[in-house]
Amino acid sequence: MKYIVGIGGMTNGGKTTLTNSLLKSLPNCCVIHQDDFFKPQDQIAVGEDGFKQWDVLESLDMEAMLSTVQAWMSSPRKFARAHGVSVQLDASDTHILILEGFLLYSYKPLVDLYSRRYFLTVPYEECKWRRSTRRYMVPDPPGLFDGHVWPMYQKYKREMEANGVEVVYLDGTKSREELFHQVLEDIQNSLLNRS
Ligand SMILES: Nc1ncnc2c1ncn2[C@@H]1O[C@H](COP(=O)(O)OP(=O)(O)O)[C@@H](O)[C@H]1O
Ligand SMILES: O=C(O)c1ccc[n+]([C@@H]2O[C@H](COP(=O)([O-])O)[C@@H](O)[C@H]2O)c1
Ligand SMILES: [Mg+2]
Repeated sequence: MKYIVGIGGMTNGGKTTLTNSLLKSLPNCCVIHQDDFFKPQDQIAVGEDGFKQWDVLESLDMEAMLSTVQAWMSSPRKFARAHGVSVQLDASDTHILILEGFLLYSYKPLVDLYSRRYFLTVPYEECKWRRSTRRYMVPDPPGLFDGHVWPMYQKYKREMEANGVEVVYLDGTKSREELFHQVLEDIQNSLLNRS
């Protein structure tokens, strides 16, 4: 069985942290990070607001991300081997792929491929604070969070909801351990119901 999990939601919601914990505990589990598909800086548009528009879908090479997902779908075993993931040979033959990123559910060709879509959120103040402590490859210029990051987050979330995309919301203010156990248990139950 092939099972694709989305760990999506807002920037600094805790997606990468949760994904790294899940990877260690799920068998035959590969990961694709959306952040790896940002286009080069010189291809990022500058908005009327003067900010480089990093937080829009067009800043990501989603076609390349989709191709990577398709490579996993056509042969999870080969994909795992190529990415250094050890494959267990058991009767159930379950293969799991985690997609992790902040705009997972806004790209039409991907949206129906998920078996389960999680969406991490934290309140505005917490998100802004966590973001201020982060250092990205391209550092945030002053005012980026309120001028670009937060409004784009709200816009894409509104669109996702208007399109009726079903997600499981996760409270990112819970402890790392609680989130990990909640999601691990939920995935395991969902896998049992399918087998
Ligand atoms: N459950 C949590 N509670 C408190 N802080 C967290 C939690 N999960 C992650 N963090 C912290 O929040 C920041 C963003 O986490 P990260 O996993 O990189 O988020 P994302 O990938 O969603 O941007 C990091 O400093 C991380 O240590
Ligand atoms: O990774 C990069 O090259 C990069 C360059 C510029 C900006 N980012 C930021 O990365 C954010 C998404 O990653 P994350 O882990 O915060 O969800 C997004 O809000 C972007 O503003 C990321
Ligand atoms: Mg991250």
